[in-house]
Amino acid sequence: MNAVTSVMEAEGQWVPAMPELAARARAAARILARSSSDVRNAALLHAAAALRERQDEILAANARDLEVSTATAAFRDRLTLTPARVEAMAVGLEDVAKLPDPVGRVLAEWTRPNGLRISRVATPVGVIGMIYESRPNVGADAAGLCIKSGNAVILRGGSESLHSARAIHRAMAAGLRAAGLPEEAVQIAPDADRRHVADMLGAAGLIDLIIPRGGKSLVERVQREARVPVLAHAEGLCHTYVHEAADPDMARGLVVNAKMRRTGICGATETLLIDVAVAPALLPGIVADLAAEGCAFRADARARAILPDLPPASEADFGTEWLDAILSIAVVDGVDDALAHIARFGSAHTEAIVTEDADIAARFLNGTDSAVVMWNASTQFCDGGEFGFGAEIGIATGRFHARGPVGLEQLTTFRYEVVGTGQQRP
Ligand SMILES: NC(=O)C1=CN([C@@H]2O[C@H](COP(=O)(O)OP(=O)(O)OC[C@H]3O[C@@H](n4cnc5c(N)ncnc54)[C@H](OP(=O)(O)O)[C@@H]3O)[C@@H](O)[C@H]2O)C=CC1
Ligand SMILES: N[C@@H](CCC(=O)OP(=O)(O)O)C(=O)O
Repeated sequence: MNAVTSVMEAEGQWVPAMPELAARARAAARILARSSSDVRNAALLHAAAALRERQDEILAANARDLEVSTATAAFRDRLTLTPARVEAMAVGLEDVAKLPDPVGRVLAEWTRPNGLRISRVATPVGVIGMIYESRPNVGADAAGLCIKSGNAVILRGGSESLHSARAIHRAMAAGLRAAGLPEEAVQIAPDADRRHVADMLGAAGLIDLIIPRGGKSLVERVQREARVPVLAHAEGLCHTYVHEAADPDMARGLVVNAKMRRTGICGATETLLIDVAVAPALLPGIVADLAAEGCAFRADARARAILPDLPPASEADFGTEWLDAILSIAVVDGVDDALAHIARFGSAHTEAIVTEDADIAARFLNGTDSAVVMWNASTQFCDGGEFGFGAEIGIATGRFHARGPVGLEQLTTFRYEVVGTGQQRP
């Protein structure tokens, strides 16, 4: 048990075990799945109001987390809540409420020669187990998306955000209650003990889908232990490739934005690939712009031949997700070389090409096996909100059943509805 594990007991609250918690979530999920769109939207609007009403409580809880947090400045930034960030969470819930109901959508329908009418209809997944980092707003976003899509959710945020996560959870539960829905539809792991992660991974039959959102250690454990289907949201080792036919000004602007807009998010570019034909002309300007914003570099030999002051990159650097103001740089021999580098070092998250050549762009888009590929756009656009999803659970980096930003539609599965007129199979 770590220092925060016993907080809930210390606060005099009973700590249910994960199987019991999941069983309650399952019962709540059944009610949620049958509830109307209006009722689920009402829960979101009530939860938004509760977040605003409880702003002081949430900020005080966050201050407790920050008091004991020993993490880096970037980590603390993600952990920190402000009045503006609480307001953004509330607005996020209201935005999700405005979106069309993903449940009950007819995804396809057809009639068989024997007259059977078959339709594929979107349904909630059931109970979702969400393991995420110490970024408290993720709890509100994930809970909001799950409520709207008719799913119950068990939240397990990072240990350093425990108090914040609980305060946000209380607001979400208040929203559900006010709408007449069971508050057990949104649950939170009882404490920060990692045994609850193990319990969630083994909860076959109780939890329908695990969404791990985090780094290598989490993903490795999930891959080892999960007995429940997984929708992995793993690291983002994203690349921006400047092709020889890139517009120079666009390339400069995009690389700086892709690296520096927010260095700590998974959609930030970690490696710049630049064509040998334009590197001597473009690299000095790009590096100067980035350095002016405080970026450091790890460059391969060919980049250092152009800019000898750049620190050398090791092989391991190209496999490192910096999540910081550091950029790896490699000079490449055209699009196929860039694709080979990405295939070797990438994490199947997001890659971008900057070029005015449509054929090369098509070759890059088709040749990259990542969840999101972009042409003349910043990798920082890999985000549910930016995709028009209202909010996001995160960026799915696996192959099934969703890839890229995960919003409402990706939180549904489907069933087939078959309507006959008494047909019997011969
Ligand atoms: N694809 C996406 O949507 C996103 C990906 N990320 C990625 O996440 C990483 C950064 O996040 P970071 O804060 O480091 O997240 P971590 O991976 O350290 O933590 C995320 C969650 O996983 C838990 N966890 C981590 N390791 C284990 C383990 N071995 N067993 C059980 N639980 C574990 C943490 O709990 P505890 O607090 O106990 O450590 C926390 O709840 C980056 O790689 C980033 O790209 C981040 C956001 C979105
Ligand atoms: N997709 C989101 C960020 C996702 C992400 O990486 O989150 P985090 O690592 O918690 O900052 C965005 O673009 O703002």
